[in-house]
Amino acid sequence: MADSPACASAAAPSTGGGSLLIAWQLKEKHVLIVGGGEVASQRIESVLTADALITLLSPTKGLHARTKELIDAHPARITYYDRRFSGPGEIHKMDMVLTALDDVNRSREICELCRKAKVPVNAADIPDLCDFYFGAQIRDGPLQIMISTNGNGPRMAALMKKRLQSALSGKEGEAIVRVGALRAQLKERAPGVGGALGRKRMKWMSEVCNSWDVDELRQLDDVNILKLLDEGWEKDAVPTLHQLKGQQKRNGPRASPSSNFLQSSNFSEWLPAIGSFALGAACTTLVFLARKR
Ligand SMILES: C[C@@]1(CC(=O)O)C2=NC(=C\c3[nH]c(c(CCC(=O)O)c3CC(=O)O)Cc3[nH]c(c(CC(=O)O)c3CCC(=O)O)/C=C3\N/C(=C\2)[C@@H](CCC(=O)O)[C@]3(C)CC(=O)O)/[C@H]1CCC(=O)O
Ligand SMILES: NC(=O)c1ccc[n+]([C@@H]2O[C@H](COP(=O)([O-])OP(=O)(O)OC[C@H]3O[C@@H](n4cnc5c(N)ncnc54)[C@H](O)[C@@H]3O)[C@@H](O)[C@H]2O)c1
Repeated sequence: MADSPACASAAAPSTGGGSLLIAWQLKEKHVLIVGGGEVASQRIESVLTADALITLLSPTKGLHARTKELIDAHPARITYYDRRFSGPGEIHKMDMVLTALDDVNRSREICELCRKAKVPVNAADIPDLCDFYFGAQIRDGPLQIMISTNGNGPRMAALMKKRLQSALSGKEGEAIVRVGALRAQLKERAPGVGGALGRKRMKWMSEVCNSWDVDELRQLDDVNILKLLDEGWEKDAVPTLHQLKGQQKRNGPRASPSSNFLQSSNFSEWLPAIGSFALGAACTTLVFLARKR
C-alpha cells in the first residue's frame, strides 16, 4: 500500500535539489555588506549574532532607521562608510559578501567579482547568483532553527516559523545551556577523542537527554551536574532528577542504577506502604490465631 503524502514526506530520503544546512561559524570573520536599507538591517542583525566584523558600504541618505541604530550601537563591530561600492578592492580579504541593493546591475557585478575572488556571496535580489540563502530564524540561546524553502517561497518560511514557534515552550534554550555545561564537565572527567571512552561518553549523554525532559534538564545546576556525574556517569547509570533530589535530602550519595528497582526507586517513598502491609499481615495472623483457639 502506498504511504499517505504526509508519511511519505516525513520519511522520504533526500534525493538532491536541496541545499546544505550548516551553522556557519563567523566569529571575528570579515563580512562586507553593501546597501543600508531594510533588508541590509536584517542582514546586519543576523551577522552580529554570529560575532562577525562588519564593513558596511551605503550612502547615509538611503540608510534605514534600524541600520542607523545598529551602526551607532556597535561601533566596535561595524565599520561604516558613507559611500557606494567602488570596485574589486572592496572584497579583498573578505570572508563573506552580502548585497542588499535597489540596483540589480550593481548587485550582479558584485556577485561576479566575488565569484572570481572565490568569496561566498548572497545577493538579496538575485537568487540565481547566491552561494547561499538566508532563512527564517528561531533563536533561543544556543538553539538555532532555520527554515528554508530553498528560494521557493520566503513568505512561507516566515509562516512556518510562526507555527514552529508555537510548538516550542521557550525553555529549550535554557535546557540546552545546561546540557552544554554537563557535557563540558563530563569531558573534563573523561577526556579524549574517540575510542571506547568516547563511545561510552556519547551513549551516556544521549541517554540523559532521552530520559530527562526539558524542564528537568533546566534544573541541572552545578550541584545537580556534580551529583549526576558521581551517581550516574561514575556508576554507569542514568538516575532520574527525582532520584538525585532524594539523595540531596538524605544528604548522602547512593548508587542509583535505573535497572535496579530498589535502587532506582526512591526507597524511602515505599516505606509507609511496606509498613502498612506488614502491620496488616500481623493483625490478620493474630485474628486467625485467636479464632483457632
Ligand atoms: C526567509 C527570509 C530570511 C531573510 O531575508 O533573512 C528570506 N526572505 C524573507 C522574507 C521575504 N522576502 C520577500 C518577501 C515578499 C513575499 C515573497 O516574495 O514571498 C518576504 C516576506 C516577508 O517579508 O514577510 C521577497 C523576496 N525574497 C527574495 C527575493 C528575490 C527573488 O526571489 O527573486 C524577493 C523579492 C521577490 C519579488 O520581487 O517578487 C529572495 C530570498 N529571500 C530569502 C529569505 C531567500 C530564500 C529563503 C527561502 O526560500 O526560504 C532568498 C532567495 C535570498 C536571500 O534573501 O537570502 C525572510 C523571512 C524572515 C522571517 O520573517 O523570519
Ligand atoms: N531577500 C529578501 O528577503 C528580500 C526581501 C525584500 C526585498 N528584497 C530585495 O532586496 C533589495 C534591497 O531591499 P531594501 O528594501 O533593503 O531596499 P532599499 O531601497 O531600502 O535599500 C537599498 C540600499 O542600497 C543602497 N545602495 C544603492 N546602491 C548602492 C551602491 N552602489 N553601493 C552601496 N549602497 C548602495 C541605498 O542607498 C539603500 O540604502 C531589493 O532589491 C529588494 O527587491 C529582498
